[in-house]
Amino acid sequence: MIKLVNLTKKYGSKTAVDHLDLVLTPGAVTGFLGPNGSGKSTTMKMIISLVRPTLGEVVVDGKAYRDFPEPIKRIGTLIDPSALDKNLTAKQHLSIIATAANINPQQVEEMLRVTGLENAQNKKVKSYSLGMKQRLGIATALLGNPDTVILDEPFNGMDVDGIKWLRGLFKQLAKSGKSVLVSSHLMSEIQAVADRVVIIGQGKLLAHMTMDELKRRSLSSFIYVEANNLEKIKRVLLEKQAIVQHRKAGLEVRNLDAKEIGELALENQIVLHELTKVTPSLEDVFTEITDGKADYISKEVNMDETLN
Ligand SMILES: Nc1ncnc2c1ncn2[C@@H]1O[C@H](COP(=O)(O)OP(=O)(O)OP(=O)(O)O)[C@@H](O)[C@H]1O
Repeated sequence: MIKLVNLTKKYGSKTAVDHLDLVLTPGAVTGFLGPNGSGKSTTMKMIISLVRPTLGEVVVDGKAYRDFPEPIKRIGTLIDPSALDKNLTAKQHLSIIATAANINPQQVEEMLRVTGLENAQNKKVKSYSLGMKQRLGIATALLGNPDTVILDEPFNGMDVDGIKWLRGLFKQLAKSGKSVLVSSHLMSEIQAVADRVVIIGQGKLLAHMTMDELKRRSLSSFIYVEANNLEKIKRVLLEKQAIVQHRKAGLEVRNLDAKEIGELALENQIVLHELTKVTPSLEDVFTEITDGKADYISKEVNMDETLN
């Protein structure tokens, strides 16, 4: 089990990770989200002892990652595919690591097969596209059959086929009981693959819950109601402490569920024309949670001013 306890990293006066407490869930894909510069990579690097915490610790099955004789059998990581040795082939790269960590050479063949690199295994990494480097990084992460897999932006550079393959792979890894922590800026990919989400902002934990919980708690979810007498249903709903706003030809209702609204309509002889549960996208919820918690905020460009 991986436990982050009061994990903190300061670079000079900048606090990159701020008193983070977190336990990674086995058997689940956890999406790791946060605006640019919010501390995701630093957190991942601290988990595998690449960066030393200023305060706090990461406990891996009772000890620190660096204290395991063959740590890649505990945690497999893909942090920076550009760090791969460019003059080695994929096969050489994996074989060196397998020998050092006492891993059966057959596992090298298996990882080349699983990641679709069989045909490119004897080509040097310098001839690889970003997607192929990502595949090799993933092969390296999985080589020691670790219980935990940590991947920083694995979808970067992946083509449609690669993205589909990754989704299936993550689900399969979680099904086999592993903890999978995946950071990505592609909300749609995290939405498609994650069971849980951790959101950080300015190094602080903002949310850690299942995708369903996250959507349920979101202010962006509501029930959309249209009725034959909108003013009457509005009055009835407000009496029951609902939060009601006009939207298009109907009402956005929060604080009551669809069943309660349906029953209230019936009791008050109101005919409902529409009763729809509107659930937000992960992007909506992310924006809601991280609002004001980003270091770098894009501004709209005024093209007239830019051109003059
Ligand atoms: N080696 C370093 N020296 C100084 N500051 C650093 C260093 N590494 C990271 N930082 C700073 O720490 C903060 C967190 O950076 P980090 O890369 O962990 O964020 P991130 O969430 O992974 O960002 P992104 O989504 O843009 O990849 C940033 O302000 C970054 O500039």
